[in-house]
Amino acid sequence: MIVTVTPNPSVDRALDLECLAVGEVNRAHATHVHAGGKGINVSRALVAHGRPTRAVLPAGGPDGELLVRLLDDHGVPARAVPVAGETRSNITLVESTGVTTKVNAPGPALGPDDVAALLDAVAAELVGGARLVVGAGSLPAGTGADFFVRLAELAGRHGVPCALDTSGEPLARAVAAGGLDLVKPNDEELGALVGCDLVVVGDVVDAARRVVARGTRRVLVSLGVHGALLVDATSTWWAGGPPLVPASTVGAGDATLAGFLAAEGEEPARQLATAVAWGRAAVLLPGTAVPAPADIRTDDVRVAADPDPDLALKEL
Ligand SMILES: Nc1ncnc2c1ncn2[C@@H]1O[C@H](COP(=O)(O)OP(=O)(O)OP(=O)(O)O)[C@@H](O)[C@H]1O
Ligand SMILES: O=P(O)(O)OC[C@@]1(O)O[C@H](CO)[C@@H](O)[C@@H]1O
Repeated sequence: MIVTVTPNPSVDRALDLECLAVGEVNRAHATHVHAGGKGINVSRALVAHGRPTRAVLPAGGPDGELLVRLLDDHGVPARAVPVAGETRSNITLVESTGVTTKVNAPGPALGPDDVAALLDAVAAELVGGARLVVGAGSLPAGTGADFFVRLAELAGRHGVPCALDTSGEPLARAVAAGGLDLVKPNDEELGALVGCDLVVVGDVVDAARRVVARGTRRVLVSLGVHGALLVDATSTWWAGGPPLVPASTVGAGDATLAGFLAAEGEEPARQLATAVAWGRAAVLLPGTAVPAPADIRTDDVRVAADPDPDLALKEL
């Protein structure tokens, strides 16, 4: 069972429109409402593939109630920790070209008791025999930038590996503390972490190896339209496929991570190919919809071991 932890979940509201005119009244032709937040999306994608998972999250206010209802509709087993603040809504505007504009709300501040209750809820799930904990997304005010360090330590005390998909200071703190099984930044987030522009494959590999050197076993770097790289202490793999015109890119990285975790145990090239196939399937779905088995195509995913370090990412 995979336990996901989403400290700042959201109700994701996506509006599809022809072409966004900034500063004008725009009319959407479709709306989509999904339970959102990165860990929740990982759990939703796993559930869609019949994989055991539980989502741990704080929830408060009317959107918190809606979020819990949506998770129930999606069939996602969840442990929602009641908090006083109001769960946020995040807004996505998708143009017919696939260009996506996203506005994420800050989310409710959590008090020290909320944070303690959230970690207690995770601990209760770990006792039940989890095989992995995934901490994902941004941290709301009040959690402290070391929240994911505490999560990884908690997982470690229970002998459970920990994977992270976060960015900025929370990612930097967790990587510095080490002891992680996996991190899944995109190339921009990895570049910000190491303070370098990542232009060629070798830049990504060097940056990922700096993360590995601090005590993380594997780095899965998503590259948007250019696929993904998997880097461990000794080897590198790339997987990708032809560019797609997205229905919505929101949650594609989460589907990628979910696919990677679902394929755990397979050899790394196949595991990466599965991850990329799930991510590609997600971009063809509206809003924050997650792919089901019928959406996944592996025939157009190519995999390469030890890709040329001098190759520009934009040429992958
Ligand atoms: N336009 C596209 N065409 C083909 N594949 C795409 C496209 N955009 C994304 N993907 C696939 O989705 C995966 C994840 O995308 P991306 O790197 O943008 O994730 P992310 O930045 O973590 O996204 P999010 O935070 O919204 O989940 C990529 O590795 C790639 O396989
Ligand atoms: O504000 P954060 O926590 O960084 O990201 C939240 C979010 O953008 O991530 C998911 C897509 O990955 C969405 O479901 C959600 O709205």
